[in-house]
Amino acid sequence: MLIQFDRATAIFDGHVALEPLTLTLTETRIGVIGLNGSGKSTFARLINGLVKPSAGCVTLDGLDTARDAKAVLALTGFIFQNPANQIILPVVGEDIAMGPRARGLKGKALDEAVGAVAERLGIAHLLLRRPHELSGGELQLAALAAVLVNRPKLVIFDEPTNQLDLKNRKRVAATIHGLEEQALVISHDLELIADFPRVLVFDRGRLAFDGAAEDAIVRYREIAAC
Ligand SMILES: Nc1ncnc2c1ncn2[C@@H]1O[C@H](COP(=O)(O)OP(=O)(O)OP(=O)(O)O)[C@@H](O)[C@H]1O
Repeated sequence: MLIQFDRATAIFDGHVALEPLTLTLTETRIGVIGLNGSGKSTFARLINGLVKPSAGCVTLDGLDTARDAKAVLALTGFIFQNPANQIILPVVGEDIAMGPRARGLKGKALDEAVGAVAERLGIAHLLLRRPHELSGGELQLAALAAVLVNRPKLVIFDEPTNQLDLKNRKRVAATIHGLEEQALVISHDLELIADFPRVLVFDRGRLAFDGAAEDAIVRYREIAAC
């Protein structure tokens, strides 16, 4: 999908969270790194329309995130920092079914859609479980299933391996690497984005670097050392 920022900026109560930004993204894997408060989440939320630009515009395949908000939301899925807050129904399978059910799917077709996405992510055995019974890694995958079942073109992950142990981190990382959908990943886990073709580094609300992962990590380390 073609993601375009045209002098888009985000200002909250007079504080500039993101300075005017113009850029085009088409890569299937896009990493976003930077120190706390540098504007990464704001940047990601501008893409799916959760934050509307204070000036300028953001478009996805030509759809304006402010004007065409509903269509933009249908194109994108967002996995928040704490996926436990994202799973709202008491049973995992019911939560995954919520999106397709709202679109009118029912009966066998609904069960098949839920079953297929659960199989794809290796969590079919968790469908009858309650979210509080899941590990952090399983929660990430359940939240991802509830997003993928809606067939987004782009999935945005906000620090998906935060708080995961090494085993779950590897499992979630392998899942992200294997996705057929386009993925934009905000992460402090540099290993996760180390082979991404494009990585953006934010520093105090400004895009400080835009390029290959290896060079982006060098730039990020420089910023962190200041
Ligand atoms: N809705 C909001 N209202 C007011 N200020 C906000 C809002 N969202 C973000 N900010 C501010 O904008 C700045 C950038 O925040 P943002 O969450 O985008 O940073 P981040 O790089 O994602 O940080 P972290 O790594 O800690 O998650 C911060 O100073 C933050 O306090």
